[in-house]
Amino acid sequence: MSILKVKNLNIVDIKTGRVIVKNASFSVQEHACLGIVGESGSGKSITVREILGVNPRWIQSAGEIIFEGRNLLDENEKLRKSVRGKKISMILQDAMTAFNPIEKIGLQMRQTFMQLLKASKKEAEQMSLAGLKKMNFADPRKVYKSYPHELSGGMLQRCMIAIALVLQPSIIIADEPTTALDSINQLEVVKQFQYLKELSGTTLILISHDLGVVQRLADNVIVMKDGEIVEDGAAAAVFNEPKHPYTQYLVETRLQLSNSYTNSLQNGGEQEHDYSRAP
Ligand SMILES: Nc1ncnc2c1ncn2[C@@H]1O[C@H](COP(=O)(O)OP(=O)(O)OP(=O)(O)O)[C@@H](O)[C@H]1O
Repeated sequence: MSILKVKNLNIVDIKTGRVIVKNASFSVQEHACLGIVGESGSGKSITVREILGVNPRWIQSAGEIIFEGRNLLDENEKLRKSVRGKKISMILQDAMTAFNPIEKIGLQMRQTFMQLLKASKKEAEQMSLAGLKKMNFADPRKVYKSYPHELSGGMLQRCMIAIALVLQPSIIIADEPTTALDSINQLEVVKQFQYLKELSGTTLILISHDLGVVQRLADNVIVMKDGEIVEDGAAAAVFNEPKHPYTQYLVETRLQLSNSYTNSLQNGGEQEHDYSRAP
């Protein structure tokens, strides 16, 4: 069953008149992961930002984004704000900028749960610690009491996934969640996403230039090029029998590269990962 439907979405920069996304249509299946791949600048991020309603004012769109029976594009900011975070959450590429550098992680997690879930301070603390524990931190309380700069990029990314795990939104959008990480942390974050999918049956929209990551997580895939969806289908079909020449090119060049790299890491590097690095 589809949980979100995008129909004939056109996104225009009204300052320049440029059409950035052209007639994009796709649907997101409940409890599944939709991977969005494509070259840089093809319109992946701007599309998911339009779903959340966080593009700047000069970015205008036409078409439909149907969620819970409503076309979000017709709704006012109040309604869209009530969807953001609680029903559709976004995990960003750079976890460091997502957290306030001068506040401890625990305080920021707590505030999120107090605001979005109307939890008490005590409840919010328990939720935070439970979320961190599920993200495989050796010492969740120590992470809770840390400032962002005291944690690695991978750990911060796992804190963001922990927040999503607690909020249990209907959809989590992850925009290049592994790009800023080193390879060991990338593998760890992918594993946490797998866990999130299996544990809570979350619906995931995953943007990644790393086809290996998409292959591991996605059930369905759309391929974007120059603002258009050039291919759309089950992940196995898209990766094994790519139809569009651009997808064939992506699979030939990027997937093999990504997989041989990941395999070499899994065979050699994974045991080097030391959880005692958790503060
Ligand atoms: N706020 C904005 N104002 C004007 N143009 C924008 C804005 N954000 C993105 N664009 C333009 O829209 C196009 C698509 O950008 P988008 O960020 O969606 O690409 P992408 O496919 O996510 O690429 P990447 O993999 O590099 O993140 C680009 O040409 C970009 O310059």
